[in-house]
Amino acid sequence: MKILIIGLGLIGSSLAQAIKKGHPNYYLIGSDTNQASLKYAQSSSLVDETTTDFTTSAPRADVIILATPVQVIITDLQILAQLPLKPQVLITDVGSTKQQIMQAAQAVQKRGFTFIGGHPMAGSHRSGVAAGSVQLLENAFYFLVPEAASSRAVSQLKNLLCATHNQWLVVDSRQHDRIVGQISHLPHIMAAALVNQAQTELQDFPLGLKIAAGGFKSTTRIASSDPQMWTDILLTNNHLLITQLQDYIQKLIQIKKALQNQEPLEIKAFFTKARNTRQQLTKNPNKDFCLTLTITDGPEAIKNIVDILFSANLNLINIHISPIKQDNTSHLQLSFNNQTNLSKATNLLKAAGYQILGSD
Ligand SMILES: NC(=O)C1=CN([C@@H]2O[C@H](COP(=O)(O)OP(=O)(O)OC[C@H]3O[C@@H](n4cnc5c(N)ncnc54)[C@H](O)[C@@H]3O)[C@@H](O)[C@H]2O)C=CC1
Ligand SMILES: O=C(O)C(=O)Cc1ccc(O)cc1
Repeated sequence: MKILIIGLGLIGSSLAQAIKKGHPNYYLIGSDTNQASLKYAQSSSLVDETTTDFTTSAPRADVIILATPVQVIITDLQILAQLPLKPQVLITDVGSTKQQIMQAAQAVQKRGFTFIGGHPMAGSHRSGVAAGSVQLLENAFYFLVPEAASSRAVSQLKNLLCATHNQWLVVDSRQHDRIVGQISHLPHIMAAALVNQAQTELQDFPLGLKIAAGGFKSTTRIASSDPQMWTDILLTNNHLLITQLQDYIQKLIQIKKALQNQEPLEIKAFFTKARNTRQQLTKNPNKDFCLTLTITDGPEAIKNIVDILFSANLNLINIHISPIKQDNTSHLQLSFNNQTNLSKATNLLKAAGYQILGSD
């Protein structure tokens, strides 16, 4: 089986690793315009072959995965529609918006080729081939927009990515764009707006944003995302986003009025409603189960913890280290896939003398 991945960045290289893990014998071809990324992919054995021109490799592929920025995916679908592809080829993508991509996919569908829209709800603010990992996509929700594709083709795609243990969500393209507009695209706009506004507001103060505590940093982490990628995403989901942005602005106006009128009940209700909703999010059985502990920086800080978990056969599904503080300590967040593993890990780490700050 030959798999062509166009775009070997964060998501493309993560998919390459997941496919290799689930199907070590599949032959992977990586296509990218960035020579350095191709060199990295080949030397790290992420793929078996690289090319800067996918048009020569696409006719040999059984599966084609489009993992470039959204506008490039749209253009490449037009190009693929002109190529002599295998009749049974399965084409899919990972773009963050789906309506315009499904529209562009009609060109390949008209030629009789199968296209399934895809979107892993996992990733990060980082970009590029070196940032990818198989863990990035593990246990994530993964949208599928099959439209005209057969259930056999859908099963083929799920099997291809079996090593990710994704939770598949089949939706139509409008549903998809409305959901991710609200929970992914709007937050990226808000994070960038907050950073820009804070930077202007505090520009007369030398330390400025550097003083910010965890709240500002975690709220704005995604403001470090790639600007070109997010320009493509916003422009291909503009209609739904404008409505969601207007609703959000209304919420801001509401809290501004409550401040102007000095209405403590209104302000408290605003925060209480949000807290209740936010707390439900971590109680979701599909979410990971996290604990946070304090570590003291040192070459063995992480290794000691991983050794404890390894000896109890406890599988970590995510790990996050906060920046090291002046006292040489930092917070480490560990995620597990169920409550039992979380409880076992909490007890083991407590017994080993670690200070557990919280677990949920
Ligand atoms: N970053 C994230 O967390 C997520 C991103 N996505 C979507 O996945 C897609 C890829 O995003 P990332 O991997 O994060 O971006 P990335 O910037 O890490 O990778 C994109 C890759 O595409 C290559 N590329 C750009 N133009 C090209 C062209 N014309 N031909 C061939 N290669 C080209 C770049 O050199 C780069 O290697 C985007 O459509 C994005 O919306 C989906 C889920 C999560
Ligand atoms: O870094 C994060 O938290 C993200 O939100 C990553 C992300 C970026 C784009 C997507 O389409 C899906 C997920």
